[in-house]
Amino acid sequence: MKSNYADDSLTLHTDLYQINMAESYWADGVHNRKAVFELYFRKLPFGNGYAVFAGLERILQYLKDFRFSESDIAFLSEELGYKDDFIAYLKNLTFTGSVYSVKEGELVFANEPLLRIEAPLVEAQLIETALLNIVNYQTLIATKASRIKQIIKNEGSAEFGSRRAQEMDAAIWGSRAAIIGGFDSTSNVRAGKLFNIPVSGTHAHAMVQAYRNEYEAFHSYAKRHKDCVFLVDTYNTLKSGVPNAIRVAKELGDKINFVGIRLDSGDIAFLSKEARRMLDEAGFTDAKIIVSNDLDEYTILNLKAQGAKVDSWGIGTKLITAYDQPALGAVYKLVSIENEAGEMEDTIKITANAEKVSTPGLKKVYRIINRENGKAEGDYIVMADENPQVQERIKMFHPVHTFISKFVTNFDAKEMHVKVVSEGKVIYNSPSVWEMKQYALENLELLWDEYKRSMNPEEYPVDLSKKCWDNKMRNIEEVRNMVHDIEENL
Ligand SMILES: Nc1ncnc2c1ncn2[C@@H]1O[C@H](COP(=O)(O)OP(=O)(O)OP(=O)(O)O)[C@@H](O)[C@H]1O
Ligand SMILES: O=P(O)(O)OC[C@H]1O[C@H](OP(=O)(O)OP(=O)(O)O)[C@H](O)[C@@H]1O
Ligand SMILES: O=C(O)c1cccnc1
Repeated sequence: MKSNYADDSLTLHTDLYQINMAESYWADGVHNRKAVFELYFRKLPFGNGYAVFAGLERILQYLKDFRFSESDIAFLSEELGYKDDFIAYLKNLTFTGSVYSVKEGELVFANEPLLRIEAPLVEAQLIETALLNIVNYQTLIATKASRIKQIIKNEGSAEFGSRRAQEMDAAIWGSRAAIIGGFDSTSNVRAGKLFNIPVSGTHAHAMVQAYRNEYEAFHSYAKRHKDCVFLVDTYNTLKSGVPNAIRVAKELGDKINFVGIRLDSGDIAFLSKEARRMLDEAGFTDAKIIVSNDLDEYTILNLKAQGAKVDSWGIGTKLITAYDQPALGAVYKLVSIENEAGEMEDTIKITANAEKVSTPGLKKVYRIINRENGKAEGDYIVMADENPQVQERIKMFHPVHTFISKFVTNFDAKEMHVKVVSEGKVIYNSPSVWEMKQYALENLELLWDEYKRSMNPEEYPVDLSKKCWDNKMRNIEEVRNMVHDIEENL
């Protein structure tokens, strides 16, 4: 196989089976039937009570650029042997559908559509893999960041993960997702350049080792950098590192801004308390203590419980790799398809597990917000022609355990999706990443604390309207009858 094809498009960033299905649809002449797909996940990651949606901006760029480049076409034809007639069709294919999506920074939950794609079947099918790839990673990291930030609270937070990320794309899109999830800054300079997000950093042990003398290394750093954070644990934190940092800070006085010190090994609780005492005694009560070293939300919580004196946290590996749960598991399901007569018909995917049965039909999602206390009562999935806002009172019930129910009155129903692509044209301007972060923070205010705690949070309701639930049951019944008929004929 040749391997000198230009890497000049993302259109082949798909699974082979999507192209094979596309070929069958095209050969049978059903490729342009209208199809509706929904993208959603079935289980929240990390045992968290909510997720933070991220990935839309890259999806929009991908859809805008969606076409088979000359090298894509050459590869499909020369190496994979697709026939000329299908190849000729692919040459002119672009994305002409419409997309509805929640905004980046939106809080989202299991079993509700994050994106809805309304497009010719072939187009909606070909984009599945890329959309899932983007949303699954970015949403996972934004959620992990938000979860860690819930523990960090108002102390500083910096993303340090680039060296440990699963390759370069993950590093930069992960940095961006970390900011959306609530982090203050990233150490990745390219992410800063591409996404206009704050970059920050200290220095490494290598600098102290290179000078072979801690005092000289700190002094040298201070000569060229106004803001100084000295890494104090290369030799001996309390006997050498902290005293040398204090010495340089005293000597250079107003010539530098002595921001503080960083601890990167040893017993962080003990060392931070001792370092705090030493800095305070030397008069540097404003100097900050920054810590790093394989941190995650559990270690941070534990360090706080031990009374660690930390002002700012640098977090790499366990954030950028979503260490304790490396995949989100969002899926992309066909919910409605045009039939031969040109009418839309709902479709369903059945499994033995009730929670995994897809919900058919063109639907909308509303967040039901209690007007009295400003808190979210839950999310409410309705058929496209329903509008809960015109109802005085809605009954919200669990879609599987239907006896769990409540009536809600005096509410605002916020529609969760925005139309972002209209007949192939991107019509949505993404806000800045910083605005996405603010949006996520504001939305967290809508949630009761019970949904936000890191351990065993309450399950946030994601319910179906009666009409939506009835439609699902009707579809299940239809499939049952169909399977029964097939069995009878065997
Ligand atoms: N007081 C503490 N309580 C709980 N966990 C801590 C405490 N201090 C440090 N840790 C965490 O313990 C883990 C292991 O630290 P460890 O002692 O192996 O690192 P180290 O050997 O000091 O440093 P390194 O191996 O990076 O040079 C790290 O995740 C660190 O964040
Ligand atoms: O620990 P993380 O959360 O991944 O944060 C990033 C780590 O990267 C640097 O370490 P370095 O690459 O020098 O390795 P080491 O500290 O493990 O020796 C830094 O000192 C942090 O410890
Ligand atoms: O700036 C830092 O201190 C930093 C950056 C990346 C990884 N570890 C630390």
